[in-house]
Amino acid sequence: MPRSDHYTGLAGDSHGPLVQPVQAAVLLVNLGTPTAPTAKAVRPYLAQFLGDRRVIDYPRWLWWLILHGVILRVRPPRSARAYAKVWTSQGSPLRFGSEAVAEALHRELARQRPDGPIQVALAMRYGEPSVAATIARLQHEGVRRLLVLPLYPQYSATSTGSVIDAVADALKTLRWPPELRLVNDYHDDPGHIAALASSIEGWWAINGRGDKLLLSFHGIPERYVRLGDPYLDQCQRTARLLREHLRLGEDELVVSFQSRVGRESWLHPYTDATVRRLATEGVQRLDVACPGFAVDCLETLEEIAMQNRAFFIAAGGGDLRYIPALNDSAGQVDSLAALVLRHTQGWPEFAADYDAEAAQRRQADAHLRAQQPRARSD
Ligand SMILES: C=CC1=C(C)c2cc3[nH]c(cc4nc(cc5[nH]c(cc1n2)c(C)c5CCC(=O)O)C(CCC(=O)O)=C4C)c(C)c3C=C
Ligand SMILES: [Fe+2]
Ligand SMILES: [Fe+2]
Repeated sequence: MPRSDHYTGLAGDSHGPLVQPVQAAVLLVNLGTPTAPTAKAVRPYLAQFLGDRRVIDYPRWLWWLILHGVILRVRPPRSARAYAKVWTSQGSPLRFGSEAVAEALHRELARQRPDGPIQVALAMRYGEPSVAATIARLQHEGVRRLLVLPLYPQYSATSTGSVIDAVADALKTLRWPPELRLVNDYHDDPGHIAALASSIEGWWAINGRGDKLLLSFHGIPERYVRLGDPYLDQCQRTARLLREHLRLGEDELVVSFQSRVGRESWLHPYTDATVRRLATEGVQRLDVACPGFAVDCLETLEEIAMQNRAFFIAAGGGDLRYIPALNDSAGQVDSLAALVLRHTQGWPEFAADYDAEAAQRRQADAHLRAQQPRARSD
């Protein structure tokens, strides 16, 4: 019997609102994506993204001038053309891919916890649905315990750190914020590594194995790592654990960093230079996976599977084959569900009991009050 049935006796009780069990929710947060593959839709998305101090930390006035004077004039049409290449009838892959993960995770959690349901919500750091609006909705629905799970396996101040900012800003507006827990990263989570390994092995079982496996992670400026961002260490650790799981030799797996923006030096080696180098070194079939991306998006489907594939072939390589992200695969959903259950320990099964007691007390008090003559009216 679902927990909520314990409380139906209070429905319509004139002494107070329907008392429901304390609700727990998981808030998945991904980066966000434009609403359409047009310059007009890409511009506000990029303005919010590149205006985030966590992403670009230049002095504000100087950066504002460059961003609004140059970048938001030049980049949106270029970005929109790239988005148009991966746009589908369901919209942006990042968006529908993230929604599919949220729905599958919800089903899995309901299956594993029929007695203490954990809601699942999805928000985007940039664009819609925003973190603030989603937290406000959960609050309205009675959620009192919130686990924030950014869909970034590796922590970076530019990605996860920025999600934490958005959550903190949203909680500031609430008089009574929910109890909060937060997953900083899951780059070495055994379930996650196993899911990545079996996804790559499954792909090889169907398509055969290439000459080399390249793991391409999103880059960040090197300066951020010098300032203490743990991102590089976490990418390298994910790569090492995955290599061990796949039983590959050190020379069979290469790590690189993609999606550089601007003139600063970003993490090396760059993915585009790496695929060209591998082609000139005689690699014929190059397999590429992007373990830093929970779901496929512009950066995997266009930058890797189209752009870098063309670079590789032009430099003399045979074929570059992109191995899809985990998306809503069983491996992804099972490992995220395990992560959620680990991070919500103590939630929410006792919560329902505590609330039942409170409800009974309130009902008893109401009976007492009803039996006593009214001393004064207020
Ligand atoms: C300019 C600085 C950028 C930093 C730092 C950065 C870090 C970073 N990004 C991701 C994940 C994604 N980025 C995506 C797109 C994207 N990234 C940047 C810039 C920085 N990212 C831009 C300008 C864009 C937009 C596209 C473009 O104009 O080229 C995406 C895909 C979004 C989509 O809609 O599909 C993801 C995902 C991480 C994980 C990260 C730090 C580790
Ligand atoms: Fe990015
Ligand atoms: Fe890119």
